[in-house]
Amino acid sequence: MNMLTEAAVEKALDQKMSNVPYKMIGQDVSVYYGEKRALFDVNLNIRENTVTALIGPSGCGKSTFLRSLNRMNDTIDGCRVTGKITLDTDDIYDPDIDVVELRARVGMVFQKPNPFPKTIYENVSYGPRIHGLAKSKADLDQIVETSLQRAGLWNEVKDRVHESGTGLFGGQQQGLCIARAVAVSPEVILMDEPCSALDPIATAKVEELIHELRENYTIVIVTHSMQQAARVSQRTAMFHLGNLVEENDTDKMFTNPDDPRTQDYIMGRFG
Ligand SMILES: Nc1ncnc2c1ncn2[C@@H]1O[C@H](COP(=O)(O)OP(=O)(O)OP(=O)(O)O)[C@@H](O)[C@H]1O
Repeated sequence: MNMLTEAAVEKALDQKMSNVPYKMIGQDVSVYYGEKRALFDVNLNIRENTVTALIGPSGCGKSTFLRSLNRMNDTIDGCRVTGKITLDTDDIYDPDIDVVELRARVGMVFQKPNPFPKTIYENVSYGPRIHGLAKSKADLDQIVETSLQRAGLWNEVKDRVHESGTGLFGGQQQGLCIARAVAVSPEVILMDEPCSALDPIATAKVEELIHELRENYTIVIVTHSMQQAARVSQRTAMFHLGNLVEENDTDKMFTNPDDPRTQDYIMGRFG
């Protein structure tokens, strides 16, 4: 009998990466902060139900690219984006796009856990309420429970959902922020160094969660840690000085990259 081990199945899935459809397409994306140009004609596509890691030395434009995927750069004075980014078939910079709705479809989890100073329940239910996703209190309760389950937090907090979200530990607070992002049924979740404020145990938990979330969501994560990129992602994109250097299967990126700058960065020669 031909028994495939879990590792072999993962490998086979990875080898099929090139067949995975694109959820988002970034074409000639450039970003300027006033006179300063932070990204140079980046062509990077994001594959569906895949974790894509953005790596590269400090200031290379990882967060800038991430923020351009749900127009968070719009909130920065003097910031300008050129090029084209699509989500499925929608041009997200089309003036007719509803940005609030876009940010529900493309949610975001930040570096520092930032729960509202409200209860756990209110943190998770706020988004579904303003987006009209629940018809009744029972619906809302269900969304809160499912979101906390998906964020791996339900068992820990089910008896205290009406207590303050800011009273949770750091790792649990980040779990709450992930539950909050999940609650509005996003298609894509952007994570900007989601573990940098967490201890190693909480980091391991969030990484495990990212692995599970991939089943239902497309994930893009900025990370300073190459080990983390290697652990959680199937695709990796390497930036340097505002340019996309290389995008590849994570396995290949960390063993046999195409660009010498990727090799140098991975070997710790700069950054
Ligand atoms: N709000 C801003 N105003 C002006 N310049 C900015 C702003 N945000 C970023 N930049 C500049 O744009 C460039 C890219 O920054 P960005 O934060 O995207 O890089 P990064 O790779 O995410 O860096 P890090 O790993 O340090 O977070 C840098 O030169 C940075 O100084």
